[in-house]
Amino acid sequence: MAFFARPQSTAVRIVDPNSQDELKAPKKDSTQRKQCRNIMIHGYCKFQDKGCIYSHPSPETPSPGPASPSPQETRTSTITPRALNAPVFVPKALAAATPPPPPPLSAEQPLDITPAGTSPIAQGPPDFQGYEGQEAYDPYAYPEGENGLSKQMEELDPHFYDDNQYVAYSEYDPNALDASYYSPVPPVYMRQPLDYHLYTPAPPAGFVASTSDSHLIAPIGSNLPDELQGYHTLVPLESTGDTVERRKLGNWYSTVYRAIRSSDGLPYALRRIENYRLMHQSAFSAIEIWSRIQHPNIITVKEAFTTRSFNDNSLVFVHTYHADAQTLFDVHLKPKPPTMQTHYQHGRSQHLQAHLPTIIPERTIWSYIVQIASAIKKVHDVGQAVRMIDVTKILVTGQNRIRISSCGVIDVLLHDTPQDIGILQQEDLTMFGRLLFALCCNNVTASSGQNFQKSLDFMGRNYSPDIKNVALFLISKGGPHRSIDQLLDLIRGNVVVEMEDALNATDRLENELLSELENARLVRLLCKFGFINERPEFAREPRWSETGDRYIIKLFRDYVFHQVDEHGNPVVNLSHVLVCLNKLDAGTDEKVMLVARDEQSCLIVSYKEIKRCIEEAFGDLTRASTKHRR
Ligand SMILES: Nc1ncnc2c1ncn2[C@@H]1O[C@H](COP(=O)(O)OP(=O)(O)OP(=O)(O)O)[C@@H](O)[C@H]1O
Repeated sequence: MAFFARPQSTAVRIVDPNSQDELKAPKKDSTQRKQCRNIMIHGYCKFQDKGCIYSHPSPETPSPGPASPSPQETRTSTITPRALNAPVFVPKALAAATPPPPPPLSAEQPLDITPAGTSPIAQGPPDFQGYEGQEAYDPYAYPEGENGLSKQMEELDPHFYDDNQYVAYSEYDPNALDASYYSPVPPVYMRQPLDYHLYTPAPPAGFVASTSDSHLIAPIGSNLPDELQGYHTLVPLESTGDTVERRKLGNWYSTVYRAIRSSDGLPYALRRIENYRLMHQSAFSAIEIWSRIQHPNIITVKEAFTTRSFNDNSLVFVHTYHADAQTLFDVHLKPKPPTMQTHYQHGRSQHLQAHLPTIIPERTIWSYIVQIASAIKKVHDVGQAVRMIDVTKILVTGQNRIRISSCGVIDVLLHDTPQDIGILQQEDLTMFGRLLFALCCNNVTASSGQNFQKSLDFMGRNYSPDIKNVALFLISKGGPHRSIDQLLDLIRGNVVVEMEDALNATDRLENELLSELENARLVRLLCKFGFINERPEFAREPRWSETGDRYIIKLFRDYVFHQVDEHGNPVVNLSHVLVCLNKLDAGTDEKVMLVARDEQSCLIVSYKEIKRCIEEAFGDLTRASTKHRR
């Protein structure tokens, strides 16, 4: 009980009953006179003719039963075993269909019931008169009734479990809740507990990146079409307007929008090429090839179409949307606005502080090289060329995760001027080299004539010779040996490092996910507690909450959440909660002592037993929640 201490514990007599004279006294001389407790509890004693030394009334003599316990019994244990034997809740309509209570606990898993402070673990078995000769106590071994149901079950007030009582509680309407959680087939649900896959919808066939920023608000007056070939809710992903300086893609202006596809409700990136008249439908053949190229460093091409919805002849390319993506230019090269610095040294003064460009760490550069090389390899292997390797067309979609965007666009735009694919692939490598210069030197024109030597010096000072060699290899004049495979040979040591890092990252993410799975389990358990504990419709019915399984669950809830320290202050200890809930979820054999709120009694039960109680009580509720549908 590391987390539990009652402030004024005088009311609780935590003593070994063996040491209590008044408890022992009757044992010495009254065993023959005392009524056998099995009679009081179960109505009969199966050891009556097998040596039980207590008195057994003749069949005509009515048993006093548990309703009139002696004052002494009330003090030491208000939770009588019979009270614990109260049946699990079974709604009337289900009573006939519900299987009888579960089989008795095995002898190794007894449910201990002990007066407060007399843990059998610490002090050996309690000395309860009337229990001698009895087998391991079994709280679920009800005397059988005529229909195979327990006698207590037959005694239940039929109105208490009236079917109609559920109608008023619309918040428990199973139709309004997650169907996977509230399976309409209770027996299956009972035997097959919740699986995580029920909660995580399968990803769509073609991977679509995060939809987390689904709250984009379309700018008012953007004058965009409401609907466009099955896409709606267009939002520009870049600044638009007359004052914005625009760059051309080839000879055309382009704008990227985020839009929702009506058929699947997912966001996509739409690149619109303005004022482009498509001459031949065959230009779209490249899109078919590109849509089959799936690679982690290439933004997938979905489709392309022409439209007049923008009041011009526009060509639109649809790509996978990556939330919060930024171009390499925006991340590394774009001059940052100066920030206001405050100096207090000579009075209070303020001045602007320019942001100096930061040098990209060598490890990041290598990661970029390996990722881009891998993408190029994929494209070249299928006989295509990327044709656009540029700091403004490579997106950073995660930590150091880059993807080449705009694939297929140039193929369509320049469809009428066919070029040798070998030359185009060589150009890919040259563009890759220029990109490397730009990233290392923080300058998009770093590889151009007048900057070239300065850039080489800069790279020599700030990076290892290997990076410089790779950059020089890429921008060198093409020859028969200059290919993506040769580049990969050149950088294979870094490819291995990149792969190790990627695997480590995967392991880390998996670990993170595992802890999220733990959280999911705990949330599910907490929800079950919420469903079971203190249900308002049973507020005036003590049998629901004050006896049997629900009572154990309620006391366990107190044990987990409502403990107080020695000063009576609430103990808010998340670790304790997590430890308890995890043990409960695992259903361990470890036992806990649950103390009644009046502190007059306690129960010692295993987590396994508590878990079973919760599952059964929750199962009763789920069965009850679906009975009107059947
Ligand atoms: N597939 C995509 N998913 C998410 N955002 C994207 C996607 N493609 C482009 N974007 C975003 O759209 C914006 C505009 O893209 P674009 O390729 O036009 O870059 P840019 O920097 O404007 O280049 P340019 O000036 O040459 O047009 C960028 O901020 C980019 O992050």
